[in-house]
Amino acid sequence: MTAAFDKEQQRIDRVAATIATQIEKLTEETAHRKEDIVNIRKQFTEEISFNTDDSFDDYLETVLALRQEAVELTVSQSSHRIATKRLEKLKKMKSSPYFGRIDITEEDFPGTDEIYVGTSSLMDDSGEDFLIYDWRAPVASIYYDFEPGPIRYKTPNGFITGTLEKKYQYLIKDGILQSMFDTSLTIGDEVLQQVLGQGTNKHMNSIVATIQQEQNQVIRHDYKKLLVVHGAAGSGKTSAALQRIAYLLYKYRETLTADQIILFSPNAMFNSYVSNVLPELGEENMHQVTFQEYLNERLQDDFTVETPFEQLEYILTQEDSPIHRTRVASIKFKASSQFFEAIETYRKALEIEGMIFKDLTFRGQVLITGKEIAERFYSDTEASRFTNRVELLKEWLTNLLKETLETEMKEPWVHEKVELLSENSYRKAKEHLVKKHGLRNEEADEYEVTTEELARLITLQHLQPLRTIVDSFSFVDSKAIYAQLFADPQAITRWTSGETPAEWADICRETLAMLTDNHLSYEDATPFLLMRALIQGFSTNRTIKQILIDEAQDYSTFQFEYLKRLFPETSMTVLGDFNQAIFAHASDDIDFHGLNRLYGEEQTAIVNMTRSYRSSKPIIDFTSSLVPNGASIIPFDREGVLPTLTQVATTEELHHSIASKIAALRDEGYVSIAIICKSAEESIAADHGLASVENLKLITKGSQEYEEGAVVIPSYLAKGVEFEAVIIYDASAKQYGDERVLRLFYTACTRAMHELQLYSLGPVTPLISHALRDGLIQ
Ligand SMILES: Nc1ncnc2c1ncn2[C@@H]1O[C@H](COP(=O)(O)OP(=O)(O)OP(=O)(O)O)[C@@H](O)[C@H]1O
Repeated sequence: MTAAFDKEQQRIDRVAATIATQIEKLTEETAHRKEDIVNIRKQFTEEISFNTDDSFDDYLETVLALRQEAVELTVSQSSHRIATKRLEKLKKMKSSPYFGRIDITEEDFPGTDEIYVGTSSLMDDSGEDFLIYDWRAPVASIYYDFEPGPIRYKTPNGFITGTLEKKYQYLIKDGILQSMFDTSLTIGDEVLQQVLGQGTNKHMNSIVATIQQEQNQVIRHDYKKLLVVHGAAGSGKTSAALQRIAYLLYKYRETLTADQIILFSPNAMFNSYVSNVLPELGEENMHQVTFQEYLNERLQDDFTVETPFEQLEYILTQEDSPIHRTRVASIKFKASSQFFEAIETYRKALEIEGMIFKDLTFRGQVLITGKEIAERFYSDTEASRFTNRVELLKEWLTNLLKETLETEMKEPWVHEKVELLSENSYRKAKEHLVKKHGLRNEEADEYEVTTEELARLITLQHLQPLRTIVDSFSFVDSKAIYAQLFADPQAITRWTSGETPAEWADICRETLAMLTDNHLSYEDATPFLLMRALIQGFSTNRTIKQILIDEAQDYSTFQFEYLKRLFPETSMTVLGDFNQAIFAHASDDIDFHGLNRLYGEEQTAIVNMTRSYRSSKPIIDFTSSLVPNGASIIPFDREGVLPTLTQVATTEELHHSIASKIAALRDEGYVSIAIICKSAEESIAADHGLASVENLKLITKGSQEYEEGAVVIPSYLAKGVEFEAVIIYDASAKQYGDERVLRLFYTACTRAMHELQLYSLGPVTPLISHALRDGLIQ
């Protein structure tokens, strides 16, 4: 062992001792805090029950004391929370307190500072010096951004310049220094090699010790409304997104909390896959939702909404036919900016004519017809802006309901109900009125409910459903207004000058049929919502401050536009890879430049991540050969075996070969193995055929947990996740016949970390012909 190594171990021991002391102190402190909280709570309940019958002065005293205690309780609870959080962080740091060190000299300051970088800061016992700097501290950015030489970094007080003299990486386990590298060139390829060469466990890990420069740009970016990250498969987009959340939570710790951040993710299983990263970094998890969940929340009362996976499954499994082609054309057109503009123009046209309203009926009688509402709406088109007019209409209808209340409550049906009122209902009505009038004690006891009051209450109760309809704008017949877009195939020319698909008439017919059955295809869901919001106004969410959209290539223009309007105060981070755009609405674009329009170029930053880390070099060489722009993907130089191709003649042979392969991979020590199929339909067949394989799990669109071990999974559900070994169940020309499924095939192959095995039942897909020619697969 060298002297330097020894010295470092001694420092680790000293740091470990400091951590141990602080843990001891905090454990005591949290126990006291907890005791305080229990005591205050106890006192609270005792005082409430003890003093309420006393004199007014006593009463006032009690109220003041309670208020004081409530404040104390909040303070104690918050200190307890902070102390507990810090304690958890310290416990995590114990085994591996830091991972890096930079020796820097600052301009105009003598001497060199040794800055140790870890997942969280640590002060020495005097509380004056940092033993460890949090990786998110401004000075720690040097560790990720610079090689030895001149440096410049940003602090809240401006830029600091100086020199990075040395940079070290440490691998510390259970308080023992395993290895130490002087990384004068790039950030520790050695450490990264080790990390990437390992297996994967049930969850994604944080990459804090080995963040790469281009990833650091994404993590610390902080000045535009929209950050767009286009990165190759395995370039660390999801990892960077999660580290970014941790960074923002640190930088804005006074004003930003985890529940003000939403991560839009591709599916429920992915949520479970990434759920450990932030807690591992000592932060709470943000909200995680899929776009589908968002749609459902808003549409499920009116429609059954198709999921994106049902849409994809249909596209992937149906034979080529005119209906199939119409559907594809419909999906593409309804996701286009042309259709978006058509809807905006259509909404404008509704200012003059075309609004459809529902009849409002009360007790089987039409109170006002939709036609009459429309007449009212169009009676004064000059009055104000469109959404204000809808708002005014709502007020007008609310007044109409008030008038109805006054007349209806005098009707015989109401009086009949008053007379037949049960004792229980009378008691409830009285309780309600007593509360409403603010009566207490004797006054409350003596209160006599009048017949008129009862009649009013009963009528109000019957009018409640109508009031809900008016309050929620449900008197606007959004479904009929949306259907009107498709009622006459010729009409579209009024709203768009661009060309419509050749299949437009068929698209109109199919859409109307779906709407009549109260079904909403996935491609119609966001256009419908956007149209409805353009009419009724957006119910915006102002509490969310950051949204991050992973797998963003799968979102349409509509969806981005909709999210932007839904979260007007929010900054957006969008991460994606066009080579993995698997949905039928995906455009042929290969970058996100179209997104510049969302907030304007001024407010948009675009970062490209071209280095790929997930797979070994031979796998990346193979997968990059599949896509047109693959040459720009730079593999991390990690050795591995060539992908293999096995061609078989029968299904039995296919299952037999795959079963033996799984056994061999398990023998080699691989735990996470995926048999990736093109569709859910194919996955079911594969699962059936591989029934002899022990502990093989089938993943379906409902799967919530990222499963450990061997799984059979449809390609589109494998999005965003990774496996030590991947078996492509059937890479035949029959399944992956042409370019239309190239992105799906690419997504499936790029899930592999160490081994990629392709099987083909019959002739092999033409998509790998270049790779075969160039010897990138054997
Ligand atoms: N700097 C890094 N240090 C260590 N591991 C890294 C680093 N960057 C990426 N990785 C690893 O590479 C793998 C791929 O990362 P991630 O899933 O974030 O990539 P991605 O760009 O979101 O991939 P995809 O688009 O293919 O789903 C993960 O195992 C991640 O831990």
